[in-house]
Amino acid sequence: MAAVPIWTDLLQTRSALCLGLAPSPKWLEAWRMPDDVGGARRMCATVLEAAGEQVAVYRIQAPFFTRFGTAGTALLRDVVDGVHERGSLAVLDAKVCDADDTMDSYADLYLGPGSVLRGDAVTATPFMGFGSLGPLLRRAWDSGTLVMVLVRTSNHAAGGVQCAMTGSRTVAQRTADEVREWNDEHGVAAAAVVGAAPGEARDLVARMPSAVVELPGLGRAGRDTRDLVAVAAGAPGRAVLPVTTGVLRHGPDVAALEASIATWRKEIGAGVPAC
Ligand SMILES: O=c1ccn([C@@H]2O[C@H](COP(=O)(O)O)[C@@H](O)[C@H]2O)c(=O)[nH]1
Repeated sequence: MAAVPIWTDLLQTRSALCLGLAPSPKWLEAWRMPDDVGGARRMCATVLEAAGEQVAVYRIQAPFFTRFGTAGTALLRDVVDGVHERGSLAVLDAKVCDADDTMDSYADLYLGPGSVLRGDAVTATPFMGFGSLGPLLRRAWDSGTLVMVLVRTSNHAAGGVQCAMTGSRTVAQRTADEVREWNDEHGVAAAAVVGAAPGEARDLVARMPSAVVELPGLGRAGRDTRDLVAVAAGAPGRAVLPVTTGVLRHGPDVAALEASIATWRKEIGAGVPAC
């Protein structure tokens, strides 16, 4: 079973770089823009202008938009449209978690051309059990979109849960195996977030041979770009490398942002070739 072609095509032609759109209070203040919908709109327009058609995927931090209520939700939809106008894909980072028909409602909001926000992927946490993701995964399959399952996350508190043993596997390994099983049995709709040290990340990525894998950490203190690129090389044509801080700190100057995006693309190697 191969990774989803539209993702592979874009990741190969534009590079694995995934740009974070995060109009948080912190970033709006740093950019000297008001912490309101107008400021968030200007910040996103500036990033999209700088990126042009260089970027394959955007990771859009949904809560930084929805915190503004209905106007923020409308802005989020406009930003997804702007991403699509540049031929790019939009991951809505909302980290949803629930079961049964509540998951269908998340799909109505986030996933695919018929949804409110028209995302190409949504992040989801499997904490209610992998099976609880079933309705969302089925809707992703039906709409040609992806559910990015949090297999392993990079935040400090994560290890206590995700590295706990369940039989002979860690919870993260078991979740990775469940991602593979779902894709093998139903078709590729499960993707994964893998925020781990290189050795663990390599193992988890290898357990999910058909999944698009988001590998966070680029541009963070203490993370070596070469390590991330090496892990991405184990997932040719399906690795996504998000960067937020590493680009936004150059804003709001468009030329500086553009230069930063170009530098990151060069550093990660423009596109990891598929088999
Ligand atoms: O394992 C994960 C998964 C997602 N995140 C998110 O990333 C941003 C920070 O992005 P940078 O590119 O590192 O600046 C953070 O707000 C999370 O929402 C993560 O940190 N770890």
